[in-house]
Amino acid sequence: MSDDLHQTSSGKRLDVISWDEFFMSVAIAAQRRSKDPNTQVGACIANTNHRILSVGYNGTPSALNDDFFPWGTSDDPLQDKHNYVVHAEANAVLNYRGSLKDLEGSTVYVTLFPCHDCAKILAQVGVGEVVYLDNKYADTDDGRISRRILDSCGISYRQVIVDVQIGTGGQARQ
Ligand SMILES: O=c1[nH]c(=O)n([C@H]2C[C@H](O)[C@@H](COP(=O)(O)O)O2)cc1CO
Ligand SMILES: [Zn+2]
Repeated sequence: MSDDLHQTSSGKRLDVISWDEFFMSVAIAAQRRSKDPNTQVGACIANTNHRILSVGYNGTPSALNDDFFPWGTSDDPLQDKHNYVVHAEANAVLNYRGSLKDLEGSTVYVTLFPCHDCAKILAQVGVGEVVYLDNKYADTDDGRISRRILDSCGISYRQVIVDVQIGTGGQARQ
């Protein structure tokens, strides 16, 4: 290896981003597609061969016109966004077009720690690991239930810190 920390003696570049940074960058890019004004979440599912299987973000079902559904919260369930949004992790699973068996043992990179509903979905498709950025709901009942589900199902989880700059955003309308 050369003295240069950035490449080997053969000229191969060494200062590439890690797999964690790569897959989480994809999740962060997906997150930026979310129309949710309060919390945007992105998810990227990768297998043990470092192949991306699927990507998702939190949004309404495709056939549901997101211009006409509420993006705020409300005491009226009909006016509360939570009742219309599909979560990022669920979308990543649902967007996969191959056999769900392929998701067994995969790693889900997600920008927010999964809620307990997503934890159940990830457990049921056999995900092996969750890698997350933020965990702002860790101290809620939902956070505790979610950890209990993941722990009970033998799904490991770890936090990563990733510093990436992706595009400028703000132009997309659909
Ligand atoms: O695991 C998750 N995945 C996910 O996509 N979400 C989405 C659902 C909502 O659109 C948003 C949460 O909104 P809020 O933080 O305002 O309650 O994040 C939320 C969680 C965790 O709560
Ligand atoms: Zn969820």
